[in-house]
Amino acid sequence: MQTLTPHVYWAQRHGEIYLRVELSDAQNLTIRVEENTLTFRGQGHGAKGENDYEFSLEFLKPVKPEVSHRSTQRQVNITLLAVLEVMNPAVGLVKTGIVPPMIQVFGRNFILFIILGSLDDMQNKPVVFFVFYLWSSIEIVRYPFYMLACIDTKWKLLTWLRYTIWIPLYPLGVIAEAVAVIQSMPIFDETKLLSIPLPKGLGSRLSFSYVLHLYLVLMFLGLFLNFRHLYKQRRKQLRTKKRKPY
Ligand SMILES: CCCCCCCCCCCCC/C=C/C(=O)SCCNC(=O)CCNC(=O)[C@H](O)C(C)(C)COP(=O)(O)OP(=O)(O)OC[C@H]1O[C@@H](n2cnc3c(N)ncnc32)[C@H](O)[C@@H]1OP(=O)(O)O
Repeated sequence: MQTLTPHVYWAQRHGEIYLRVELSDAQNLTIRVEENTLTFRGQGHGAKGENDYEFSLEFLKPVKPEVSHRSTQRQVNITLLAVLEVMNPAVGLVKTGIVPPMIQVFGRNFILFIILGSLDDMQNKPVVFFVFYLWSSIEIVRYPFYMLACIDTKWKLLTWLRYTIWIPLYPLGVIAEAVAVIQSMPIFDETKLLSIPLPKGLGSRLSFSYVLHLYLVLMFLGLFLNFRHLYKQRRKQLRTKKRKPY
């Protein structure tokens, strides 16, 4: 196994230094502090997948070598909570359809858990950055818009942005997701991960990449349905009221 450096986050209080080492399922940890140097060694899942990771840090002055460390479990991504976006219209909490949020939540979780979550080799591909960047960009506008809606307030610029920036972002998001799906196909073929057992006479297993071909078609159908929905919402929300003629 290669030895790599993990991402390390620093925080400091009057008498303590906190380091967060981004390594999940960490094992065989060795953490030493000698004079003004801290060394860390361990195995786990970091930015470059499952590997040995190590680093050393030199402090400006000697520190008291009282190390306490805590390992936390792998974080369940907050994206799962977006299921609430389907529940809200289902129980009548918000006035909108169930299908558009369902398409969005299903689409994002499919990419997150099936394509990126199950294939370590996908996680350091540049396309992952674009997928997350595009998903997050719209939410920077959407959630403040909803928060204001909860207190019956509308800011013109925010409303305009909420109902306009999806026009470039949504197709770009779906293209980025499609690239991720296409890039994952040879990996699924090679690893046979999630392959489907076939009845005797039809071969042994069907590669999951065939499911992904079908998913690509569904993605563009999903894009069309949500694009149409957002277009209608845009017309409704940005409609300028015509003045009555005298
Ligand atoms: C047959 C199809 C099979 C499909 C198979 C799956 C394939 C999947 C493919 C799809 C892949 C897409 C994956 C996603 C990609 C991306 O996200 S790319 C990045 C860019 N994305 C976007 O721009 C889209 C962002 N998302 C949305 O806009 C929504 O999620 C939406 C569901 C598409 C539309 O939202 P909706 O709620 O229906 O409309 P709004 O106009 O926003 O809201 C309506 C009213 O409801 C109020 N409201 C909604 N939510 C809340 C809330 N949480 N809190 C308070 N209020 C809320 C909102 O204020 C509106 O109220 P009114 O103003 O009174 O009308």
